This record gives sequence, C-alpha cells and structure tokens, in this order.
Amino acid sequence: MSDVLLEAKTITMQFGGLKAVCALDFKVHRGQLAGLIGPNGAGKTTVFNMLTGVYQPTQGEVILEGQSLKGLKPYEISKRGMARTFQNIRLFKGLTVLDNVLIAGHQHMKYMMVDSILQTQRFVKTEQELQEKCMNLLKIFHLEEKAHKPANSLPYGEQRKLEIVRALATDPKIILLDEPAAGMNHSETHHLMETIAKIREQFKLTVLLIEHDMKLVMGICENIFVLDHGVKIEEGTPEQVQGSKKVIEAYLGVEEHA
Ligand SMILES: Nc1ncnc2c1ncn2[C@@H]1O[C@H](COP(=O)(O)OP(=O)(O)OP(=O)(O)O)[C@@H](O)[C@H]1O
Repeated sequence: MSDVLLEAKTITMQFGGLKAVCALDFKVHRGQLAGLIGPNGAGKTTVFNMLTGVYQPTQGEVILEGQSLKGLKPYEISKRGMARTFQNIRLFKGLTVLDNVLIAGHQHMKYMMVDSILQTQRFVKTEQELQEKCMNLLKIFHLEEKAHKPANSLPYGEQRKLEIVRALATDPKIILLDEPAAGMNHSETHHLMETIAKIREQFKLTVLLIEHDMKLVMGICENIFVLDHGVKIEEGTPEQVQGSKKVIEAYLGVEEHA
C-alpha cells in the first residue's frame, strides 16, 4: 500500500474572476500530522472544501488511497474515510452531547432499516457497541460527564472538542481540522495539542489541520504547507518553514497570527 494517503494534484478553485486556490500540489503521508497555514484569505478553507467534496475543483483532482474523488459528494467522501471539522461550529445544539456523537456514528452503520424497526439482536448489539464507542471517545476529550447535557450548554472550547469527537465517530482514516483551537485559551490549546497527538497514535490516524495558532502548528505538525494568495509558497518541517524568507514575507503585516 502506498505511503501517500491523500494527494492534491494541481487543484484550482476559481470563483468568478478570483482564483482562490491555484494549481496546488501536496501529499499527506499515512500516519502523518500535517498543517496547512497561511495568512487570512490565503485559500486554506477553500482547500478543505475541495478535499471534502463541498466544492469540485475547477481543475485538478484529489486522490485518496490512490483513488480519484472527482465528482463525489461530501457524504461519499466521508464514507471513504475522510472526516472534517468546520471553522464555524456545526453541532445539533438542542441535542445532547452524546446524541450529537451517536448521529455521526450512525452514518456508517451496517444494519438495515428492518433491523432497526424489528429491534433485532444485531441492531441492539450494534447500538450498544456504538454507544460504548461514543462514550469512550467523549472520555478521551474529558466530555463524558457532560454526555447528557445539551450541546449548546458547553463552553465554546468544549463545543470545538465535541466537533472533533463527532468526526472521530465516523472511523476516519484521515481527519481534517479547521482551526481546532480557535477561541480556546492557552491551557485549552495546550491540552488540545496533546489530545490531537494522542488520538493520532491511538487510532493510527492521519491528520491535516488548519490553524492560526503557530505554537500549536509548530509544536505538533511534522510537515507544513504554506499557502499565500492561493499558491503554495513553502513546504517542510516546522524548522524549515519558520526559517523561510518567503513565509516571513507572507506574514509581514499580519503579525497578530505569528
Ligand atoms: N464561495 C466563495 N465565493 C467567492 N469567493 C470565495 C468563496 N469562498 C472563499 N472565497 C474567497 O476565496 C479566498 C480564500 O478564502 P478562504 O476562506 O479559503 O481563505 P482562508 O485561508 O481559509 O482564510 P481565513 O484564514 O481568513 O479563514 C478569499 O478571498 C475568499 O473571499
């Protein structure tokens, strides 16, 4: 099996007259923790939207495990093992924390409608297993005691963590995290960093994250892609990227992100 799990092959996204992303190439290797960074408006979220089928690239293609994702819908890509979180939290706010996770887990259940109506043994067993799995995931993120509380009663930082738990409940091979630490304080961010590293090990996951918190990115990513005006201007280890003249220039004037 190839070492490359996810590949962007010269992907371009044109919105009318604006090329938000231009002929972008990159590869994420199996098991890697990779980062996608760049100043505001560089095209990072647009890249995630192309990877996950929200947008079809106007040119180029995305390859997951050697197979093109061209023309696939987001739910089809999710079934192939790519999960994501969003910059703006998207939870079922009135439902409990656990129900939010169960709904995500159900998307990949193998039993039939008839099992569910007749409450067959297979259905009951699968439901129990799913419930256990979801509770275990909540435990990893220290959310188990809030399992039966409404999602909208959680503080913002915990809602972000719940989004990650929901993504993990789909048993992904790769998880794309869009600004997971946004709105978190220093100690929450530090804890999140440790948890991301832990779940990567525990679930043999591949992770690609967008993040403005440079401490987080430089602290956990092994390989970083830097976008500016839709173009990849640098790629490498945290040390290589931090020392790059092009990267420093791209960030000049936006020092609040440094
Ligand atoms: N649906 C859309 N239609 C038109 N233009 C868009 C659309 N989505 C994004 N853009 C534009 O594409 C460019 C890249 O936006 P994108 O949100 O991908 O950047 P980003 O790097 O994620 O920014 P930020 O760090 O601020 O979240 C911006 O100029 C944005 O205004």
